[in-house]
Amino acid sequence: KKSTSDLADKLPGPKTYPIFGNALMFWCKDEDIFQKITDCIEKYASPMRFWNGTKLYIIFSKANQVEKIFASTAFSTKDDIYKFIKYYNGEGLISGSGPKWKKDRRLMSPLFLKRNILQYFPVILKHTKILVNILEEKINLPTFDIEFYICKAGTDFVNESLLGLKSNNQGGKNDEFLIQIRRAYELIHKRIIKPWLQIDSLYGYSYSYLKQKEAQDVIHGFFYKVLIETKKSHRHLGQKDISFRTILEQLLDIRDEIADFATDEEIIHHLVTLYSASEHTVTNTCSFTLVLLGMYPDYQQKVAEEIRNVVGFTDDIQEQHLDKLDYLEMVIKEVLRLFPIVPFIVRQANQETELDKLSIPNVSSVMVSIYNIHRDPSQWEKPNNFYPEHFLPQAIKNRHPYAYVPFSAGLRGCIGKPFAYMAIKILLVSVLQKYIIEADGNLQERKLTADFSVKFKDKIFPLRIKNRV
Ligand code: HEM
Repeated sequence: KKSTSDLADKLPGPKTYPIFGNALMFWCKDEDIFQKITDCIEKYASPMRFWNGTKLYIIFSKANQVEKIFASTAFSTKDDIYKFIKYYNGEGLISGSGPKWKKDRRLMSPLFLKRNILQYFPVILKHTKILVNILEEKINLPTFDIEFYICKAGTDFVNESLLGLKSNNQGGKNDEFLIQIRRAYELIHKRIIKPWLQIDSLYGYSYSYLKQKEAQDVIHGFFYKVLIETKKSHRHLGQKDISFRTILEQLLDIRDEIADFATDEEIIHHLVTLYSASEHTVTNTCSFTLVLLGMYPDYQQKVAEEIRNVVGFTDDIQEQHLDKLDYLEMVIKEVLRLFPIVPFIVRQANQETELDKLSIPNVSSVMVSIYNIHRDPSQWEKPNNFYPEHFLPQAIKNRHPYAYVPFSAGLRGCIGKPFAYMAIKILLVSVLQKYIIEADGNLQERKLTADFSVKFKDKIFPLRIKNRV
């Protein structure tokens, strides 16, 4: 399309080759791709252009340029690239767009308000306490990968809050489902970054395609079974006084009221979406936070002092403590600044639109690099350091409102933020009440990668624990 390439010609970017565009940059080990992209974005002025094969991305990495992308309906359509997520998530809230997304988002948002998700507090606490007990066997031993343990606790509390399922992954019953959901993330990521895997007619003959089918069958089969069981026991409207209602039961409640809300298949797509959006995000954030607190004991000491004052070291954390853990919240925010679980988001312009004095043609792909915005030296005092003081009230006031967007923002912003903060705080407080964390090295030594979400390059979160009290 002429207007698209005219626009590209006006923008800075790396040298372009026929057919491949700039995608030859990805001709390297998969784990190096993330670093290459983020370095490239840092090198060129924002907005820049990037041709992934014949597909053009206009990439923004400055806070003052992105407001319209978050706030305007012209950019509320997810890019085509999300179609690889749709094999699993269908038209669920993350990958869906258009009138169905709009309606579903309106109907489902109340489910994730703080007053509704507080009912899951005891469920999260229960599984976190199991985690804390299991970790006892690691006291004073060499380093181990904390993510392995947190992931099991996370999947158990997500299964119970979302589905009412008592999965007991922490008890060792690690099932095929967990393996397949991880595989699904990897397969989606591979297709997104490799243009040659995006050609359906070729992909259909590949080994990855077989693996994708297998993952799809296991994942959908898992949720289908739970849905059938829940439908049998689902108590219909008029029983709103029931004190505990899973998200799935509440989705069925919506369907009781609004018949065309979702078919069984669409409910399954919502569940896959909510499951993957909540489980690995909370697990990653908690794992990063514990490793960083292990690397930087002075900050850990401050967090521990706050926990001692607000909750104490022996009593369980309670609902009323959640809003009083100011310093812990600064630490979590700083972790999500350095390691935004979702480093890039991509939208498709659904009409020709003016953006930062550029005329963006209809159907262009516009990408926001949350990762680069979060490390912009003009906005952050110590962009590449772990420095929770970035979130002191005075520092926040001096920054652009879009300098910090780990949950995206605006129309397509995350609806799970209150659930995420609640779960992360319960887990971190419970672990830190009982254990002192130690981790080797420093932030600069640990390179990053992204496979669907940001990770340390070696994909492990090693630390040691000692008794705190
Ligand atoms: C630290 C934790 C989390 C982070 C950093 C995070 C981040 C994000 C980001 C960046 C997006 C936008 C994605 C995009 O535009 O492609 C998003 C969307 C979304 N998140 Fe989260 N999220 C977190 C936890 C959760 C949880 C716990 C839930 C559910 C309980 C959740 C549910 C969703 C949903 C449904 C959307 C799609 C919203 C829409 O487009 O209408 N997230 N999240």
